Amino acid sequence: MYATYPDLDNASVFITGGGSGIGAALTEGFLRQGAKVAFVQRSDAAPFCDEMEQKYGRRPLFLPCDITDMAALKAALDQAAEAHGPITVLVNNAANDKRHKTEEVDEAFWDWSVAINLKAYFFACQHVVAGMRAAGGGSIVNFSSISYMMGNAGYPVYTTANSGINGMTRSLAREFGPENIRVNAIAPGWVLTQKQKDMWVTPEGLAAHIDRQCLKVELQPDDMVDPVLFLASRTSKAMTGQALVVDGGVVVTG
Ligand SMILES: NC(=O)C1=CN([C@@H]2O[C@H](COP(=O)(O)OP(=O)(O)OC[C@H]3O[C@@H](n4cnc5c(N)ncnc54)[C@H](O)[C@@H]3O)[C@@H](O)[C@H]2O)C=CC1
Ligand SMILES: O=C(O)C(=O)C[C@H](O)C(=O)CO
Repeated sequence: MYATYPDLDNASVFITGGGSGIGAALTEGFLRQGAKVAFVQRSDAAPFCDEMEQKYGRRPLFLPCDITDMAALKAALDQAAEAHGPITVLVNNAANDKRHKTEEVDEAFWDWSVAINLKAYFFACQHVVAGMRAAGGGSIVNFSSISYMMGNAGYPVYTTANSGINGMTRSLAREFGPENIRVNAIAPGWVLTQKQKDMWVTPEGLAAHIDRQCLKVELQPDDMVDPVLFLASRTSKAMTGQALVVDGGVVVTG
């Protein structure tokens, strides 16, 4: 059963990384609302778009793009706005949580990780603001993570970026609030995408994590959809500058 957000019908929505993992669930969630969805990712998404078109009679606009290339990202945002009208919902979702140790990080790795996990977020926000202003407002949803709140080791550049996303979200909310442009973050807990299962989940690690959740369930990509739709829609019209934690109630201790 899914909620309906009437103002998302026909909305021009742009999602980074919208063809797999949580992003694919978001693309489907927005299509279900009748939105016009454009998304970027590096890998091919044609089969996913075929499936979405069959299910919803509306094909998402897939724009192949590496978001570490800011010119390409901005060009994709422009192409989406040309096809669907000014982007009024931006979801910065694409990220990479590749594991690493502090002592192994060189400047090239730092630059690559920050480019995906923070820089692309900032410049996507910057680039959509003019269109949102012209449209009378908009909503930006930035994916962060509880990883830094938990003080997780194993991916320090990623956690640094996630913490930065929340700081950036608060500052941009202040800057663009007077123009009715809302900026919120969402901080998921451990969401069992296929990639997480293939790369990082172990039975022991998952059991220990669920032990820390109040809700004893494995979070799925679909669990992120309604919180994002809520932040994107006018349902949350009095909310900005916030980080919505959707993690099954992880008990964060020092
Ligand atoms: N899955 C989880 O447990 C958690 C995820 N998150 C956040 O949720 C968001 C989505 O995560 P997942 O779905 O798990 O990730 P994922 O790795 O399954 O999917 C990420 C998407 O971003 C795209 N992408 C990655 N690098 C790109 C690049 N350079 N250029 C263009 N596209 C690129 C990928 O193609 C993919 O579509 C991320 O922001 C992540 O930090 C936060 C906490 C936990
Ligand atoms: O951002 C992430 O990726 C996560 O936060 C994943 C899980 O929360 C995790 O790594 C749990 O230990």
